[in-house]
Amino acid sequence: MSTQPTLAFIGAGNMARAIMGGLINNGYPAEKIWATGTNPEKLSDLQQQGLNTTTDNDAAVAAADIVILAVKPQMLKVVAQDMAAAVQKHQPLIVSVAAGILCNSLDSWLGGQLAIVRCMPNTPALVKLGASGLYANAAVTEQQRQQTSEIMQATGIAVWVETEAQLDAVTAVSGSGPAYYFMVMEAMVAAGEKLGLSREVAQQLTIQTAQGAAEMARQSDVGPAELRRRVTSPKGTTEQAIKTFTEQGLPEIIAQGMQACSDRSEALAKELGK
Ligand SMILES: NC(=O)C1=CN([C@@H]2O[C@H](COP(=O)(O)OP(=O)(O)OC[C@H]3O[C@@H](n4cnc5c(N)ncnc54)[C@H](O)[C@@H]3O)[C@@H](O)[C@H]2O)C=CC1
Ligand SMILES: O=C(O)[C@@H]1CCC=N1
Repeated sequence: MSTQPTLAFIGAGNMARAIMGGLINNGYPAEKIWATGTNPEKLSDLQQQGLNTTTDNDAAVAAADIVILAVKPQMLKVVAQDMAAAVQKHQPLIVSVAAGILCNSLDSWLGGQLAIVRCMPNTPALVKLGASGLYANAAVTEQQRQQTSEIMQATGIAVWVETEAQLDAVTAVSGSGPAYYFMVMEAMVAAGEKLGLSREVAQQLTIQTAQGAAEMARQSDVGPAELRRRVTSPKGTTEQAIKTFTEQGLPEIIAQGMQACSDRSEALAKELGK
């Protein structure tokens, strides 16, 4: 990374910890990271790793070039309004990972006229396999875009979207996406057990198969549909599984789930954005 700005994570929960862990694993200096929370005991492991920790969000804002808002969307208004004076004084770049909450709402809660990037990351950031969608408001400079890209790319891939509404779709694909794959894994392990394997063996095989399929899809010059075809021998075993999945409407079920996810992202903005 060309420059290493000081980062302040407001809220050190699951998502912030995945990003911080990914950054640290990638060599980001721990002393350039601040993490805040309401309970000092829950921050002690981070402090032991050399990060700066505090329960005072304003103190973290004062130290930071980039403030990453990582509290629940339902908490964001109160947390933002509480730190507005410190943000206006120090003018850091604001990066929000909160689902749904629009730049305009956040800007007004934080006192206005701020450079804000909305980021929709995902938890595989922890193992450098994260996928983040990014959207910048008009006040964000080219240099700030570059800085944000570099930070999120240290945890995986990062892509910019052109409209804020597209972040609802990013949430449906990659933000929430790990949960879909975990659910498929859960179901495969359970079905493997039912078919006579031990839980341990079913889990080992399921996880390795998920990783193998993902890695093949990544390295291949053909798409997932062709890769699937190559596993599916005519009159063979896979064909029967695929036929059953198709007859039972698996593609439609996935599309419906993702539509519901995107709708919820849009609804959060209306519910919590005022
Ligand atoms: N978990 C995920 O996979 C993803 C989460 N997100 C977004 O990340 C944000 C955080 O989600 P999670 O990490 O899952 O939630 P979480 O509940 O694990 O983390 C939120 C943290 O904020 C802390 N907090 C609450 N009030 C605070 C305050 N006043 N000052 C400082 N910290 C405070 C809580 O103690 C908690 O540790 C949400 O807005 C969510 O939409 C985005 C993408 C993926
Ligand atoms: O479930 C949620 O609301 C968050 C946002 C994307 C993934 N987790």
